Amino acid sequence: MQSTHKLKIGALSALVVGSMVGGGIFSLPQNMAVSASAGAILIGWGITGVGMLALAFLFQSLAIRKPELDGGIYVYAKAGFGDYMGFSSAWGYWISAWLGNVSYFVLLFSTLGFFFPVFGDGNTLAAIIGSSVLLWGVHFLVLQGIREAAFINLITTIAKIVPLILFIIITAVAFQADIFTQDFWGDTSLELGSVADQVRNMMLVTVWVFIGIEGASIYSARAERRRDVGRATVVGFLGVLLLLVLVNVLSMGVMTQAELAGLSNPSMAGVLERAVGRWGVVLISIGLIISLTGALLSWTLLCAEILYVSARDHTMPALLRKENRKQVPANALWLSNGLIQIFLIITLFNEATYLNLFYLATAMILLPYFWSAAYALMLSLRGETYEGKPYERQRDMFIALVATLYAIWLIYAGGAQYVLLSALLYAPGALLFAKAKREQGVAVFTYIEKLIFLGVLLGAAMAIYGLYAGLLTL
Ligand SMILES: NC(=[NH2+])NCCC[C@H](N)C(=O)O
Repeated sequence: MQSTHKLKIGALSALVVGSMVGGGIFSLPQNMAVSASAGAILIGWGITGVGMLALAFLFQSLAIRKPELDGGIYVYAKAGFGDYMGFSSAWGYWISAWLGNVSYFVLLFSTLGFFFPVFGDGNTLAAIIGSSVLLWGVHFLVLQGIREAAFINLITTIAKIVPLILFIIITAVAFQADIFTQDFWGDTSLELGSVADQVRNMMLVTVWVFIGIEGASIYSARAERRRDVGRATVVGFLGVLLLLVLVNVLSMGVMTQAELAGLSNPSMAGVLERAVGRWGVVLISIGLIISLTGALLSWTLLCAEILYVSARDHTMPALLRKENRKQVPANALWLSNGLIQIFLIITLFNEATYLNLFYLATAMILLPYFWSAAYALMLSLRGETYEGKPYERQRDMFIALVATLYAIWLIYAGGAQYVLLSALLYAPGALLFAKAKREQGVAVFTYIEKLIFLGVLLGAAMAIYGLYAGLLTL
């Protein structure tokens, strides 16, 4: 985005919304209903609202306080906690980004499955072939130098919001209070467990739909007036929260928890079909296809960008900063899309679903979020960038504390399975880290980093054993 055109608050807020709304919201009714009842869902959104708002403010305040650290969120981990944490943060964020794209492909073909049954839930042989063709199509377009234009972003944002608003209006009319309150705490359902368990189990879904929040602050540079940045963040954040909660809650007044849990994705389509018939499926499918096309392109660009930027500051090995004649970081793009291809094939053999895939993508982003929050907390404790403004320092400290606690809670809520699987995905990064260090001719790990790495290896070994013994699944 190299345009110098300055943006007003409306356009800025739309960009903030656009950076968060991708595919997640379209499947929300089913994704939430599989783990939680209406009551637990309301509690869960309460926690999410507070925690995510803290994260939104945190990224914004970091962007203002540390404008020199503008390479993406890994820079915070690196500045605060050393090279290996910085590397891991970039690595985890990058894996999350491309795994998210794997889940997008599955969701896209699952949508086409409504019309062409060969695609099933997006993980059939036909769907994986279709996904692969699309993947390499996008790959070669990007290699040719395709970029995103801010105004296209704006148009797709509007195009995807319209079906969401229509959905909200229609389901608000169709809403039946007795469906919503029936089994409010889920105590007649044996699978759901206690209310606390239900809240815990739905947490990764709520994070997934907010991913992108860390990128909203990059629009600061384009604001006509600086104070609009903060306002746009809040307006955009509240807009997204409102959309998510309404879509989720209103669905629970149209179908029961058990019915919702049994829908195929994108489940908004099934809910709308119940309310208005077949054209509901068509409407949601069109909205989703527009939304996913935009999101796929921007996350593909971002995958390459993450590696490229971190290779430029020697966090990643030098080969990842190589550009082609169109100034596209080609190696970074090949590596990202190559891994997406491998995971598409794993998806086929594992019969992994959209839900499994985005759970893993979400688990991988928790550490980068945590390190950013911990870094902000450290800054405000040190107090270095708050000359003469104790009020700002206290405010930031409070925000950072809430965000740090929230990140810890999310790692706990994700559960041991995802901690181990993440360790398995984090461990091989050490090879690239070691290469980057050797290119600079310095020692790979410090003493503490060595201990941390051993811990990661241990987790990875447990994950391999768990997968082998069938105790863990993707
Ligand atoms: N490809 C990705 N990594 N996407 C992550 C963004 C997820 C986004 N919040 C959504 O709901 O779709």
